[in-house]
Amino acid sequence: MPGPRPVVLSGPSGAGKSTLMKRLMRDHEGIFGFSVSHTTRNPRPGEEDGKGLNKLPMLLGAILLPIAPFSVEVLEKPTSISCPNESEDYHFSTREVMQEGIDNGDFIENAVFSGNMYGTSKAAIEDVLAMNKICILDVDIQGVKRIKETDLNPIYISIQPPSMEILETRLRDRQTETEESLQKRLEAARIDMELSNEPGVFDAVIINDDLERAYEELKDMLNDEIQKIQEKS
Ligand SMILES: Nc1ncnc2c1ncn2[C@@H]1O[C@H](COP(=O)(O)OP(=O)(O)OP(=O)(O)O)[C@@H](O)[C@H]1O
Repeated sequence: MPGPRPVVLSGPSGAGKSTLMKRLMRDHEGIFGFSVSHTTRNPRPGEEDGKGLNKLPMLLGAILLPIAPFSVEVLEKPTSISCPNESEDYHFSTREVMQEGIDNGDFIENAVFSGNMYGTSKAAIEDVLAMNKICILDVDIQGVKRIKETDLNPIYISIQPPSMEILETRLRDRQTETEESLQKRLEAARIDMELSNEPGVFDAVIINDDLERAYEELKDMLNDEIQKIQEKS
């Protein structure tokens, strides 16, 4: 696959993925990109098909469900990869076309949200790589497994909280959750933490205890790819 290797960032909701990604993007302008998601929802006024590359990821966090089988109705859109904010532009598609792509295995993940389908296609990721940018994929553990079936060859990094107690405190302090969604996230986190420790799943498991140290570890993991891009441009 041409272009820089993508980076998979996984880990429980509240582990600090968005915080670390935002810093990475701030410190390395033009190096990282996000793929444009597909959706079957209608474009809003001013939205254009296929735009939205390289925006910051949204803060809402990963999908709640630890397992995201195809066409499951989720409470949030799959943020996985891009979903920068509500004004994000998408690849607008019809149900038929999107379903065909899903059936063909062209999507690394998809979900139904408020009756509309959302998904991330392999092609959208390849578009980012073709621009000589590192595509960041923020996916749950099921997304990791799906990506392993592709030839995307990313660097797999798991961001983990120091403990369940600290995770709960951070999620509460973030003030983005209802009690119900918080409990769902904690339940999903327990499963994620267990699966992430399976040998061979991740190239690195970074414990986000001290933010500075976690950020340095993350940068070290990505240094080679970052340098390759800087040399080319
Ligand atoms: N090392 C850290 N020490 C203390 N607080 C932190 C640390 N890292 C992140 N936080 C805080 O924890 C909260 C959760 O972090 P963040 O939103 O980045 O998690 P996330 O993994 O992106 O979650 P989600 O998957 O739900 O988007 C935020 O309020 C953030 O400011």
